[in-house]
Amino acid sequence: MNVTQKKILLGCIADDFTGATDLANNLVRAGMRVVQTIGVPAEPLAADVDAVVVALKSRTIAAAEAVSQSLAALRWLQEQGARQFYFKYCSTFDSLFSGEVRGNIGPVTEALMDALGTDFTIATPAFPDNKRTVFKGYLFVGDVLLSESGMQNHPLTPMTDPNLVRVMQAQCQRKVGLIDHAVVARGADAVTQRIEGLKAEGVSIAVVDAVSNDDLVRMGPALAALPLLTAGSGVAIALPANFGLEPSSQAGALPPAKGLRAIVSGSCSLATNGQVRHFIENGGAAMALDPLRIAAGADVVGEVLAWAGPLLANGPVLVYSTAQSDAVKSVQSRLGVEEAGAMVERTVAAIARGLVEQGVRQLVVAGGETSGACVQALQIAQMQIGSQIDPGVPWCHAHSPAAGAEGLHVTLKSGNFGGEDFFTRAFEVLA
Ligand SMILES: Nc1ncnc2c1ncn2[C@@H]1O[C@H](COP(=O)(O)OP(=O)(O)O)[C@@H](O)[C@H]1O
Ligand SMILES: O=C(O)[C@@H](O)C(=O)COP(=O)(O)O
Repeated sequence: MNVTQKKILLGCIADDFTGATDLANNLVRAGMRVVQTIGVPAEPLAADVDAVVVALKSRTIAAAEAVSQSLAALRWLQEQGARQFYFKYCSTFDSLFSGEVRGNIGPVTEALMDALGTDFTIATPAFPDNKRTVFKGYLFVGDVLLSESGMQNHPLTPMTDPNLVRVMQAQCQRKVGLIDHAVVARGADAVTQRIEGLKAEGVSIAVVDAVSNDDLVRMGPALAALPLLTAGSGVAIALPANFGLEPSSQAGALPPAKGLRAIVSGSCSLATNGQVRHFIENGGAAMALDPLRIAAGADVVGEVLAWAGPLLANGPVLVYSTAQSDAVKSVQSRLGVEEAGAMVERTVAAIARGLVEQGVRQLVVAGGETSGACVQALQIAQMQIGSQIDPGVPWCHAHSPAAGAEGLHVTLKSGNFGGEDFFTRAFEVLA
């Protein structure tokens, strides 16, 4: 049989699963038909789409492994005919960084540059819709610097330096520079000229300022010629236009939602703490997980599923390990940072799977690493992107052996994203 290979325009590699849906969401809203795969697919692409986002869980693994997974994703995307590539990382530039550990954003960027034979790329996590802005190379979250935003207390990737040129340079062999706001404000030609100037100075990677969507759209045409872009999801709003595509309301239709509803949360961000509090204060059924009991060998998964079973018919239940930073630090000092993280992720993922086996078909997962663990436990291979709940967070539809033939609706909420009432409003958006 002569099967015509479908070619994609944009090939994306995301370093975590919430980040992948965030990027897919922005591309869909800007007019691309997008599919998100979980890991690198074994087969060629079957769907006729404009972009594929390959979701990896590579943000906090060893750099050499993150590079190897990212290169495998690149090769697969090249085989699908992608004309341009996009490495998506967090809008808060999350990277493991301490002592010998240099963080994965730099090594992955440089490995992708080598593989693509390109001598220049950008780095900008700016995502103004979610109040992440970059000015003079400094990353702001809302009104404060990254290092004062709560991210300095992240359980796995504490971010204590808001200067992205410095953070990126510490992770890279190549020289890192800046395209500052004064240049971006003058438009795409000025950005292109500045890129040439930086190249002449031996700079290969430039952090780019952006404080508004207008900045991102303005710089868009200057990015068309770069084989590789590295960014948060914000830059994506300007890319479909480079391929002649316009925003469309077609993208985003999912099958009708049915079945029971649940929320699992392993994120310890300020935003998620607020969302958990709001859900409980408004009478939601919620159960907290105690990491020390899990470590002591208690059957926490069994207890939670027994508790949730009779409640699910009355509305969404919430299961959370979400805790304030002092509680997280105390657990980490007893169990170790990575060990505590991995153990809690495994437990939340087993609970998510158990809930789906109990009939949950609308599942909210809060936390990037947590989402990775849940999606893997549910053996989800691919996700279809639907409508947006809050900036950066769409509903998706996916197939999982645990959900039977009809599949399930799932949303992967980045720890930092979403309004206070996210856990209730998410289900209203789907209704
Ligand atoms: N109570 C807790 N104590 C220690 N670690 C925790 C606790 N709750 C969650 N974690 C771990 O913290 C990490 C949170 O990361 P993640 O899921 O990516 O959330 P976010 O999206 O907020 O970054 C995960 O590894 C999770 O297992
Ligand atoms: O860019 C972002 O902020 C998100 O898309 C993202 O990557 C989220 O990561 P987590 O905060 O770990 O969920």
